[in-house]
Amino acid sequence: MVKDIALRIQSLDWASIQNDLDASGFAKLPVILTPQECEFFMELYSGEASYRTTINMTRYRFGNGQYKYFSYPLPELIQNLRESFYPPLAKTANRWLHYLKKPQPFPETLQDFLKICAQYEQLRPTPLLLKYQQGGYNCLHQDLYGDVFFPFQVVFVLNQREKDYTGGESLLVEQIPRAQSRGHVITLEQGSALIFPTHYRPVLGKRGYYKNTVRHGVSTVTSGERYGLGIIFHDAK
Ligand SMILES: O=C(O)CCC(=O)C(=O)O
Ligand SMILES: [Fe+2]
Repeated sequence: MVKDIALRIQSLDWASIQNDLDASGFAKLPVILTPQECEFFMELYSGEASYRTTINMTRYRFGNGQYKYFSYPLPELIQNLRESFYPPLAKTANRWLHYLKKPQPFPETLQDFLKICAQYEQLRPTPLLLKYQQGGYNCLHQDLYGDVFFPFQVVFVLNQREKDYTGGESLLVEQIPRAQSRGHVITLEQGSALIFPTHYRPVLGKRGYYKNTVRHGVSTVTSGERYGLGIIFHDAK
């Protein structure tokens, strides 16, 4: 069952995803995880999986909610998701570097990328589970944990909007240089995911590409509880 995750990721319409990423910086994906797999993760949240840190978001003024970073070894399903999403996104990442005339392409595999993270003392795993209750929200932010970062991350929503919770939309705000900021509101069904930029996205202007800084967050959960699974590719210092 877990093994076919690689196949599920490979069989996504990557041509269209690559287009979306270039055109908008983000891509909304169809349902990838089954309701059973989503249940499994939600049970893992309060169960005895091994976490390295639990963050109370209010305490750090990150918002209102809680999240937990897994320890290594990651649950097999998450390890598989992280390994399977990395190669097609490394292609996008390298294309973006090319647009911005930057050297040092990302390696083809997650394993090799994590070796680079390790050289920069970024060794702590970053995949996480998030839980927001009624009134919960996640302030606009970026997840950069050291000098090395992968330019994309993936977030799954694990339960069903309008049934299990209301509100709690995914938010992206891009800061356009010397102009006003633009917001995107994205709703995700149970088991579906969003690919979005960790730091910035390249945009083609009159004199070549420039960068829009992108921050992400979650709007207020107006009722119920919302669970998410975040796949971040770089490890943390
Ligand atoms: O709960 C969410 O959808 C936001 C998750 C998030 O901030 C992340 O995965 O980095
Ligand atoms: Fe985040």
